[in-house]
Amino acid sequence: MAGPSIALIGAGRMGAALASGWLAGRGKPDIRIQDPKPSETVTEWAGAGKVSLNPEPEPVDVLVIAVKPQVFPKMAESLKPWIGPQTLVLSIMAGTRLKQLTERLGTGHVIRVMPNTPGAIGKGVSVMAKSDIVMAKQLEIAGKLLKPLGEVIGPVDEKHMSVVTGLSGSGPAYVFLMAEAMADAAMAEGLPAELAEQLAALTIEGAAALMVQSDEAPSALRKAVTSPGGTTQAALDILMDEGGMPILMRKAIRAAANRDRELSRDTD
Ligand SMILES: NC(=O)C1=CN([C@@H]2O[C@H](COP(=O)(O)OP(=O)(O)OC[C@H]3O[C@@H](n4cnc5c(N)ncnc54)[C@H](OP(=O)(O)O)[C@@H]3O)[C@@H](O)[C@H]2O)C=CC1
Ligand SMILES: O=C(O)[C@@H]1CCC=N1
Repeated sequence: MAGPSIALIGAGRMGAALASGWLAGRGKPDIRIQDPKPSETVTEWAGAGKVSLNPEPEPVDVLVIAVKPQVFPKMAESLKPWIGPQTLVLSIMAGTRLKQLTERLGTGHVIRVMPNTPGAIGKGVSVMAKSDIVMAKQLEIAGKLLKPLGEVIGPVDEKHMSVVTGLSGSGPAYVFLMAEAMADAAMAEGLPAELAEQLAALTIEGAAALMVQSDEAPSALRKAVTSPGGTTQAALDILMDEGGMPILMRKAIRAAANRDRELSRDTD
């Protein structure tokens, strides 16, 4: 059976990650991409006949919206020709609520998704929230389209999506910052740059893999590294001090979630 016809609006970092997952699957998916300034990769896909680039809009099975939330209100009207009575709309935009999608696009068949960039290598997590009238079959289609990016979670209540965005959507950036900060600190202590960067990245990779494979909670794994009176304890006394990492993370995730809520208000 042929797969669904898909129109992808915006093939930037996340949109292109989605499309490359669909292209890596079996069969020849029907993918139409709308992007005014397509990247080299997207242009190559089009040249090789893998996708059709900037075709005339017509109703498709699934419309995937992957533009910036600030762009959406200005272009929403122009997306209507892609939408028929049965079209499922999948939005990955931060801070754009199901109600706003429904009102601007004139359909209730909408699912909001928060993916993350590790999806580009199949190691991401996508969290879905859906409007009431989305059918089980449509949820299944959405799940299949998101599967190449990694784990798919939900549907969850939409009220959780701002915090989800602050945690898993933006979260990879926090981890990359930690790698940068660890390497910079080691360099400041005299380690050569290349060795510092290599050790920071491998340590984060190893710790993440151990956490995923282990049955133990992150706090137990942390304690297993921490010998009483040892080196880790000396570092954690600083990281977990008042105003240290836990409180900073609390403030950071609150700021990200609040920004998501603010974006919702801006796009009203
Ligand atoms: N990056 C991330 O980690 C995550 C992003 N998201 C969400 O994904 C969405 C896209 O983010 P991201 O991929 O990072 O951003 P990008 O800027 O990389 O991608 C957006 C793409 O949309 C294109 N575009 C702009 N205007 C139009 C238009 N009128 N029609 C079609 N395409 C258009 C842009 O082109 P141009 O560059 O020429 O403007 C660009 O290629 C956002 O809503 C974001 O909230 C969600 C989860 C994680
Ligand atoms: O920074 C952003 O707004 C987007 C949403 C989550 C990750 N990137």
